[in-house]
Amino acid sequence: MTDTVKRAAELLKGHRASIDRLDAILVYTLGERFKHTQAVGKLKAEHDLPPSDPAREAAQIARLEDLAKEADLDPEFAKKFLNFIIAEVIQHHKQHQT
Ligand SMILES: C=C(O[C@@H]1C=C(C(=O)O)C=C[C@H]1O)C(=O)O
Repeated sequence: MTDTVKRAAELLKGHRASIDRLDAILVYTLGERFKHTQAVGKLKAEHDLPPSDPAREAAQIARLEDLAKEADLDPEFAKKFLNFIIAEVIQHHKQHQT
């Protein structure tokens, strides 16, 4: 193995270690988010509120797009990602209501 290849292998290992730590943060963050959304789902079911709140979602999407731009993240990707999570949350909320 040449020095250049060894150096590249070291850099790759370092990046992958960071990626693994960041993936753990994402999983724990999502776990915490779903705990709160489950509590919201129970509250909504108890008080006959609809599972989805389009006005709240629109405000969250607008905020996330601004945050994504600040963070050098593709705002379209951020929007798709949040919509994906919200769709799952709404399914959970519907289950609370049945
Ligand atoms: C969690 C809520 O319920 C739904 C899910 C949302 C979310 O996951 O952020 C946002 C709005 C609602 O459509 C809420 O109303 O706050």
